[in-house]
Amino acid sequence: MIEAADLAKRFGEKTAVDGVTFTVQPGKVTGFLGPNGAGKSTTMRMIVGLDHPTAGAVTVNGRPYASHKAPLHEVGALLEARAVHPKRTAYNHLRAMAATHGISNRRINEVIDIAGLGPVARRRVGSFSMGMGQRLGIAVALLGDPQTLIFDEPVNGLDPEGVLWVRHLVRGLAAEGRTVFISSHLMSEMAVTADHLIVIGRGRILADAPIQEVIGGGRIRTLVRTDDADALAAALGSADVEVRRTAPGLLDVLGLPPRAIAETALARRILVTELTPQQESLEDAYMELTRGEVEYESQRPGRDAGPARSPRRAAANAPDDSGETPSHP
Ligand SMILES: Nc1ncnc2c1ncn2[C@@H]1O[C@H](COP(=O)(O)OP(=O)(O)OP(=O)(O)O)[C@@H](O)[C@H]1O
Repeated sequence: MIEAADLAKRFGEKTAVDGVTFTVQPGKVTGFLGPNGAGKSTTMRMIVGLDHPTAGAVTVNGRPYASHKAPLHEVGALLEARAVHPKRTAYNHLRAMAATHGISNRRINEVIDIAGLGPVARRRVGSFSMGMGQRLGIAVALLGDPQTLIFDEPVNGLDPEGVLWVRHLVRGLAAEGRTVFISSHLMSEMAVTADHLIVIGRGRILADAPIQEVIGGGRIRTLVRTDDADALAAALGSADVEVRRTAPGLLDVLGLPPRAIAETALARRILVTELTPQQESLEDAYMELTRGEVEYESQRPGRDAGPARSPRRAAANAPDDSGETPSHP
């Protein structure tokens, strides 16, 4: 289990992580999402003691990383910047890591097999492709058979077979009761890998919820095409129902099933020409959650520019970014 309490990190003027509190539970894959520069890597680095918090604290399996006597047996981490001697072979790199914890050659060979590194284990790491480097990083993380695993962008550079392998691997580790904390920018992959999501923007938590809650917000969504959008929007809108005008004659209704919308329209003799239940994707939900939280923003085609506040946003943690201008270091 990973527990962060008011965890913060500043680099000079820059606040990378702004007092986050969260728990990563065992037996689940917890996805860690957020735009570039949101603070994911810094948070993960603090968990394994590579960065020191400016304030707050974080523990792994009940203790700060540094106070574990045999950290490789407690937490395995794949982080973006790996220090691997390029002239070492993959096998020797693993052996050097294993030696610090008295880990057997048998275990080294096991993780080489798990990571699919058999054919290249005697090659120098300097000649590795990015994907092979990722596989080696994952092998290192698994070496001590730890209870907690942290993977920062593990599918970066992996081919489709490798992406699938990571998916099955992390699902398997969680099924064994381990704590798995994994960051990725690949929403489609996260959607099929994670059970729970923590979304971070500008160093603050935007959502911390089961993935189905983040995607669906527990609310049904229906697309409605009608000849009288104004009248229907007025009739449908309430405290529990959100109605958005997405285009002329088109309504996006959150919180009502198609039948209830049809009944309301019928009662008011409003012609409805289309009623389509919508399946929101993780990408849609993520874009909505992080709108306004993106530090390095490109134009988003087909999306209206107005500020949005998602009902799923973790209200207590939601930043008040009004008047805040994006900073570019
Ligand atoms: N060593 C450092 N010195 C100064 N600023 C830093 C340092 N490390 C990170 N930052 C800044 O802190 C912020 C958070 O960075 P971090 O790498 O944690 O984000 P991230 O969510 O992992 O981003 P990405 O998705 O691009 O990897 C960024 O603005 C980054 O420029």
